[in-house]
Amino acid sequence: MKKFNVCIVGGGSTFTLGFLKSFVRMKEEFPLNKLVLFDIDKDRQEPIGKFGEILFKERFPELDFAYTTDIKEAYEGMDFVFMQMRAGGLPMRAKDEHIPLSMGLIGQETCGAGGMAYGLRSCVDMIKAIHDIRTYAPEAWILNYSNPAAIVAEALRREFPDDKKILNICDQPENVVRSCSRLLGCDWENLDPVYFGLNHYGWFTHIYDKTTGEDLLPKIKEMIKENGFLPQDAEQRDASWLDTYGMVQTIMADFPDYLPNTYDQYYLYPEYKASHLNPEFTRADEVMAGREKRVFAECAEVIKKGSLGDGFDNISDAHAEMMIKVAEAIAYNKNNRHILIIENNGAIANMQDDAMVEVVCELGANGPRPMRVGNIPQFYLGLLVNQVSVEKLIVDAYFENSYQKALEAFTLSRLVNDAKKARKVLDALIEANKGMWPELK
Ligand SMILES: NC(=O)c1ccc[n+]([C@@H]2O[C@H](COP(=O)([O-])OP(=O)(O)OC[C@H]3O[C@@H](n4cnc5c(N)ncnc54)[C@H](O)[C@@H]3O)[C@@H](O)[C@H]2O)c1
Ligand SMILES: O=P(O)(O)OC[C@H]1O[C@H](O[C@H]2[C@H](O)[C@@H](O)[C@@H](O)O[C@@H]2CO)[C@H](O)[C@@H](O)[C@@H]1O
Ligand SMILES: [Mn+2]
Repeated sequence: MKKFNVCIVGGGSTFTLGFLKSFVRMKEEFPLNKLVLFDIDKDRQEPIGKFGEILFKERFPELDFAYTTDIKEAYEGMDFVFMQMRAGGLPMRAKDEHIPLSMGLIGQETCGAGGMAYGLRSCVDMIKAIHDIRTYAPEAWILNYSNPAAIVAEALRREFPDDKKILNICDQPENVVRSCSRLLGCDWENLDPVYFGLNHYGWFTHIYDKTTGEDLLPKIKEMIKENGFLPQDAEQRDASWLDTYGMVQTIMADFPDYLPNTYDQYYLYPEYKASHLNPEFTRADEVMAGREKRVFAECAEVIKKGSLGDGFDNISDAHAEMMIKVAEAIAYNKNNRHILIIENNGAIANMQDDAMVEVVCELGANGPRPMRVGNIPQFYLGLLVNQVSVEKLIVDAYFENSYQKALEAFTLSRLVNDAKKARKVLDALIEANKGMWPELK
C-alpha cells in the first residue's frame, strides 16, 4: 500500500492537534510516509511540533515527522498539502467581528463585512502560498479549507485557472448531516444528502437513507420542529455553537422547504443576529479564551511530561477525519461522495457557470465529479445570485486594487445593504488591515 507525504500549512493552528491524533488513528486507511508542519509563526508552531514528536514517537514511530518555517523543506516531495492558514491570525479575526458589530452590522468570520475583510487578507496570503507550493510540489493535491473558503475558491479559480489539483472544502455541510444522524439515532455514513449552495450558504433538499433509499428529510423536519437541533458533538461545543444550531428550528419554521446550513442564519436574520451578538465578546474572543488555550495547555503538559501519559485523550475529531477521508478518496480513487466547492458549469442549472458553488461530488483520483441539482427555486436563486455577486466583486477588488469594487461588494451584501454604511465599515476595515490587504485605490 502506497504511503503518502503530507504537509499542513498553518501548522500552528488550533486544529492541528486534531489532525496529528487523527493521522495516528487512521494510519491503516491513510498511511503516511512523511508529515511536515509549516507555519510562518515559528513560536506558535513549535509547541504543536514538539507535541507531535512525542505523539509519533509513542504511537507512530515509523513516521518521518518535521516542523518548519522553510518553504522548500515544507513542500518538496509532497503528495498532499492541507491548507488551514488564518491570514492575520485570531487577533485579526477579532477585528473582523468587532468593527462591523460596533456599527450594528453582523461581525462574523466568513459572512458579511468581516468575511470580506478576512477574504482580502486570505487572497494575498493564499495566492502567495500556492505559488510557493507549485514551485516545489507541482503535482501535489492542495486541499484548501482556509477561510473564507468561498472567496478564496473564487480567487484561486482566477489565479490558477488550469490547476486541476486545487480543491476547496468546508466541513459544515457534513457536520449538519452528522447532526441529523444524532437526531435519527443512526450512523451518519448511512445518510446520503442532496445539497446546493455557496460555501456557508446552502440547503439540503433530500437526505436519503443509503440502504433503503427513503428520503428522511420529512422525518428530520418533524423532529427539528418538536425537539430543536443540536450538533453531533454538542457536549464538546461552546455556547455560541449551540445557539447557532438552535437557529435551524427558527429557519425551518419560516422556510420549511429544505434543511439549511447553519450559516444561513446570518443572511436570513441579519438584524436579529447583529442585535444578539455581544460586541464586547465575539466568537474570536470565545475561541481565544477556550479552544486556543486548551490546545496550547495540552501541548505544554505533554511536553513537560515528555510523554503522552495515562490520561491521553484521542477522541474522534470530525473535522480532521473528514479532510483525511477527502485525501483518501483521491489517493485510492474511491469515488466517495463529499460536499465540495466547485466551479458550477451547470451543477445548479439556473446559476452562472463560473460561480463557485457547493454541491455533492463523487471524488476520486481525477478530482471531483459534481452531481447536478437542476434548477433551484426563485427565492434561493435570488439569495445566492446576490451573494455570488458579492464574492466576485470582492475578488475583483483584490485583482484590480479597486476601492470601487470593494464598495460595491460591501453595498450589495445583505449583511450591509446600504452604501453609506458600506463606505463607513469599509474605511474602518482598510485602516485595520493596513499592510495585510492589497492597496485599494
Ligand atoms: N472550512 C472549514 O470547514 C474549516 C474548519 C475549521 C477551520 N477552518 C479554517 O482553518 C484555519 C485555521 O483556523 P484556526 O482557528 O485554527 O486559526 P489559528 O490562528 O489558530 O491557526 C492558523 C495558523 O495559520 C498560520 N498562518 C497564518 N498565515 C499563514 C501563512 N501565510 N502561511 C502559513 N501559515 C500561516 C498562523 O500562524 C496560525 O498558526 C482558518 O482559516 C479557519 O477558518 C476551516
Ligand atoms: O468559530 P470556530 O473557529 O469554532 O469555527 C468556525 C468554523 O466553523 C465550521 O467548522 C467547525 C465544524 O463545523 C465543527 O464540526 C468542528 O469541526 O469545528 C469546526 C470549527 O469549530 C466551519 O465550517 C468553518 O469554516 C469555520 O471556520
Ligand atoms: Mn466552513
